[in-house]
Amino acid sequence: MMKRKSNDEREKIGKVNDNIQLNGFLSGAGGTGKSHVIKTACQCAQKLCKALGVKFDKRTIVVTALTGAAAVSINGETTAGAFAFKRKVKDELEEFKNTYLVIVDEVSFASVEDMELLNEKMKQIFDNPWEPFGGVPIVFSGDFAQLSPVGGRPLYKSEHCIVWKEYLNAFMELRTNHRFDKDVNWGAMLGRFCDVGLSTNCKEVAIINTRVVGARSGPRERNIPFDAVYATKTKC
Ligand SMILES: Nc1ncnc2c1ncn2[C@@H]1O[C@H](COP(=O)(O)OP(=O)(O)OP(=O)(O)O)[C@@H](O)[C@H]1O
Repeated sequence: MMKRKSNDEREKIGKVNDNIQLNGFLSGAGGTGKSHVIKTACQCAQKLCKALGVKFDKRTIVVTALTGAAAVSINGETTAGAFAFKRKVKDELEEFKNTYLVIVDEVSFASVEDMELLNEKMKQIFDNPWEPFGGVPIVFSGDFAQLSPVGGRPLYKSEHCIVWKEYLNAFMELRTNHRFDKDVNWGAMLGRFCDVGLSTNCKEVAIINTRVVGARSGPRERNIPFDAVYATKTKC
């Protein structure tokens, strides 16, 4: 059986905590910097490894996301691809023997079934069926106010998903929205949607409607910056 935590490199870095395996959830509304934190944490870890003379590669911290687009934005890979969701675990033991941390971004896309499969696959890959996620620290990131899984039960709707309800032991929430640093009012307005939801007669919807490009009272397409994000009545 492969021994995972006994080599010199692991001793040098140490674990997050000697007794408790981190199973964390990093949350925050869109734009609060979840992806930024993931990328920055990986860069810091890479620098630390370099300073310690420890090898750092894409298996030292396994950076994944539930969707391909989200994975690209954090320089990672899909969770399904990294952890063999669609194939038998075979040669992965060696590949993952120096993994210290797993990151799973856009967790709102995960169904209960995805989460259970991830737990099972990680137990196989890390050769440890006794501990959650094969005994490897894991951080999920995402925002349940964003998109839900396609065709599966969202995690927050399931009372019985032990993997999600009982294994997590750390919660981190980012609260400052950086995406709208240059348009604070717009950012605050989107934040309110999250808190109170949308109704067609609320003043925020009226404000958005004044910005529909091409509508009678809205701005003309030629008058907006070429790289602006805008609402339009029809598909472009
Ligand atoms: N601490 C920070 N200081 C300055 N800018 C930041 C900070 N955190 C994030 N940003 C910037 O804010 C923008 C949004 O960040 P990011 O994409 O990481 O948010 P997110 O929470 O992952 O959003 P989403 O849920 O939509 O994926 C990016 O342009 C990022 O560079």
